[in-house]
Amino acid sequence: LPLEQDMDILGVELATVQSTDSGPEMHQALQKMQAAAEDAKKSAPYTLQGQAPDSSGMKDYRAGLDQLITQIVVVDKLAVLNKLPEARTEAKKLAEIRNQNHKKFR
Ligand code: HEM
Repeated sequence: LPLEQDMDILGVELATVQSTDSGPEMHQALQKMQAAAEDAKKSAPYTLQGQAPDSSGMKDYRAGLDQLITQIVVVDKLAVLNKLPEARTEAKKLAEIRNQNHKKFR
């Protein structure tokens, strides 16, 4: 998918993760987030257009998405255990990772 569509999915599903009272629903939203973040690694942001795929900028961009995926897995482990308060606390870091990377690449 185009990067904007992957980002839109991340936004919609993060809203579900933050608001749901259902462990299975949170898990499903996190799975969609993980797939969108993986797919986003195939794209290049406009701010890095023209840079080679192995440039330091592109490596940093993919590292940001890998950091997001690592945290998605952390939250998901709590969601499948139905530990929703703990999952919500860890989910705050997803928004922090978003903000840090938007400053760099958006
Ligand atoms: C939960 C995490 C994130 C959410 C909810 C999120 C959400 C969004 C949204 C809603 C947009 C606007 C899309 C549009 O124009 O329709 C956007 C744009 C963008 N995001 Fe994210 N984002 C997240 C994480 C990240 C990460 C980790 C990176 C980079 C490592 C990133 C890089 C970008 C870039 C580069 C754009 C501009 C689109 C472009 O250049 O083509 N985002 N994001």
